[in-house]
Amino acid sequence: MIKAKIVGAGGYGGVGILELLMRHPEVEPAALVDVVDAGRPISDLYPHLAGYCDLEICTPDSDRACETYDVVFFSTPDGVGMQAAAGELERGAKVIDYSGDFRFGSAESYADYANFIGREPEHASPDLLEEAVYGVPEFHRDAIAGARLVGNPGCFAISALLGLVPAVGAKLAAPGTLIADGKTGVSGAGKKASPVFHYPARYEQMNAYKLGGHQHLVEVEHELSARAGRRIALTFTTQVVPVCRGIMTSLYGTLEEGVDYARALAAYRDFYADAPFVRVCDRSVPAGTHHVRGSNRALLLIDVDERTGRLRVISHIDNLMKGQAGNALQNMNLMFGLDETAGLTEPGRYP
Ligand SMILES: NC(=O)C1=CN([C@@H]2O[C@H](COP(=O)(O)OP(=O)(O)OC[C@H]3O[C@@H](n4cnc5c(N)ncnc54)[C@H](OP(=O)(O)O)[C@@H]3O)[C@@H](O)[C@H]2O)C=CC1
Ligand SMILES: CC(=O)N[C@@H](CCC(=O)OP(=O)(O)O)C(=O)O
Repeated sequence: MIKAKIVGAGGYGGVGILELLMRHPEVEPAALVDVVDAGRPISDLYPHLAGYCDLEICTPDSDRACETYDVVFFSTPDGVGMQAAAGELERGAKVIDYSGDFRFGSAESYADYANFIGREPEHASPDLLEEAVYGVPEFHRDAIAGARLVGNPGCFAISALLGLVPAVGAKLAAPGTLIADGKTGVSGAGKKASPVFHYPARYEQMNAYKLGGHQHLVEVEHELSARAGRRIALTFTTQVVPVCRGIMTSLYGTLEEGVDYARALAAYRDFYADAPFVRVCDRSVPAGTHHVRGSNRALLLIDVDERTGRLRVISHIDNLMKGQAGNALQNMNLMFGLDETAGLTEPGRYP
């Protein structure tokens, strides 16, 4: 059995990967690490786990946390994984970090990201940046399979990239015209309440935020530019809406000469022919975020607005699954040579 440690186990991404690993045929969730809730069974925090998993949470420096594990998930804020990943790798573990710490493959591009979001531009483990692989399996499957260290993507970022990369790669839309309009559920902010993320503030409220620059914009532009071999910039609007789980990102770009609906749809189907978690739908499918809730699937609705000559792609994911823990497990499966879909085959819950 693969022994797994989850750091940040008491948060949404931590409990998300725990729920998935409990159903995984080849993995044992062996250590749960967190700060404030150390000493309590995980089922105290999340009573739906009582009787299924009552493991006690331990502190990061406890004996249990310092044992050797085969895989370590860092479901922690920026800055935690970059301090601790080297030690885990030295002990022989493979590491998957959910934060922005390892999404950029060089000290220079990390510094661009850090400057953009107002963080210290120096990375705590710059030597690891070159070997870290950006964890979008649909684009980097082989590199992930050979990696010791993966930077799991941001939730908005993966939802936008799954829709935009084929548009640019197959020359469907002009790169200088791209727009991403993303709406997220409230769980995207994690478990901590704050004045703008408690019930009265969120009830029947929709608002745009971080218009000055969302952290995932850097990630999206970085990946698109690397693939195109030239700088690609886009307009990116992030909004939060009163649902719990889900991201819906509407993507637009001006059609390249000669591209019509049939060609666009065929190009997406072709691009994702071997991607088990991306479902390409024609524009008549009545898709929404309910159809991906609790599943690792991304559902892409492909459309062309013939009147204005624009490509329109609507990307739906569950922010806590394909946007976070589900995608992390997909990466883990690849890193250990397992079936990419192991532990991820459930269709989710409807409605
Ligand atoms: N929520 C989402 O939709 C997505 C989140 N992410 C990223 O995933 C990561 C986790 O997010 P999320 O689950 O939402 O956040 P949460 O706030 O729900 O959970 C984060 C957890 O990390 C713990 N933690 C903080 N610092 C440390 C530390 N030094 N050592 C051990 N544990 C620590 C916190 O513990 P304590 O309570 O004790 O402080 C908390 O339990 C973040 O990097 C986030 O940006 C990525 C994609 C989507
Ligand atoms: C609703 C909400 O606040 N969502 C978060 C989700 C992004 C996230 O978790 O980002 P990193 O993984 O890059 O830290 C946000 O927009 O910042």
